[in-house]
Amino acid sequence: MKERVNHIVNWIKNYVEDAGANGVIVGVSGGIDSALAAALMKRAYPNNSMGVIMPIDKKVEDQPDALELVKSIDLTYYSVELTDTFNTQIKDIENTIGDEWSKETERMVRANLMARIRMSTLYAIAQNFGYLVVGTGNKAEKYTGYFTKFGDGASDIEPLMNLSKGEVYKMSEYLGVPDAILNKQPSAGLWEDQTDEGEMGVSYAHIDAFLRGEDIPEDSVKTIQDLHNKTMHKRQEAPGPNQFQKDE
Ligand SMILES: Nc1ncnc2c1ncn2[C@@H]1O[C@H](COP(=O)(O)OP(=O)(O)OC[C@H]2O[C@@H]([n+]3cccc(C(=O)O)c3)[C@H](O)[C@@H]2O)[C@@H](O)[C@H]1O
Ligand SMILES: Nc1ncnc2c1ncn2[C@@H]1O[C@H](COP(=O)(O)OP(=O)(O)OP(=O)(O)O)[C@@H](O)[C@H]1O
Ligand SMILES: [Mg+2]
Repeated sequence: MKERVNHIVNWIKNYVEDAGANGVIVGVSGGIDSALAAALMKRAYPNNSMGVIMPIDKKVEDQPDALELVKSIDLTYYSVELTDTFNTQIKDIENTIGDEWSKETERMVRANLMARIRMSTLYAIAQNFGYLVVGTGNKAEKYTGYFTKFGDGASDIEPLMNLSKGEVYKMSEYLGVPDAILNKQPSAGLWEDQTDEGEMGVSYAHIDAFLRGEDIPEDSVKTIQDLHNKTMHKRQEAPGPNQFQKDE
């Protein structure tokens, strides 16, 4: 495990140095992915790494796991409560759309806006310090497209991209991430009672096994492949028409 940790830590150091950046920053939610990203960043940049806790619809004190994490690894952090920002923006949008505001898509529209407001906040703070934004996507999330395009999916570097969810847990445990974080269900926290596995309709254990090439039940294979195919656009650059050729 020590070597695997060093591999990622050294990669972060080399990349950030080559980019000419001053350090690294991450959004800290109190979940396992950002906990691991933060712990690795802290090892790479003990004095030039930073966490940002960005509650929406709650207060910073209501994110005890995020606070415990930054304190446990002695990570410099800011808290930015984005509830007012979010409420203002969603109200402006709703008022603009008026009667055509769709109740059907409302929950997902709100969820994705939360992720994108956090992203733009993180980029603003990052630029102030000359830091790069660290994404927290793991291999299972990447494959299934379980992230908001240009929200939590937007980043400068993705140190966890080749780790399965199981590996994220093992490495987090090795690095001493607090038990409260190790023991809770993964959740995007975008609405009440949301869990990753509940929403995706498949377990991380099955996604990890599938990505290792192991046999898993047929219905899980189908769910994973459907999620992957539906989200292909999130893993590609936005397409456009070819350069116009007069002879064509
Ligand atoms: N074929 C295509 N080619 C190009 N673009 C395409 C497209 N189909 C949709 N799109 C665009 O993509 C948009 C849909 O993608 P997106 O905006 O990402 O939204 P969507 O995939 O609908 O929702 C995001 C999912 O990620 C989950 N999530 C979000 C944030 C954090 C976490 C977490 O684990 O913490 C999880 C969230 O719960 C939800 O299930 C469409 O509105 C459209 O703009
Ligand atoms: N309240 C928040 N404050 C700061 N960053 C957040 C907040 N909510 C989400 N994020 C950012 O969005 C990322 C994506 O969330 P996601 O739920 O996939 O990861 P996680 O919460 O770290 O781990 P998991 O939920 O799987 O245990 C987080 O890792 C974090 O960087
Ligand atoms: Mg989470």
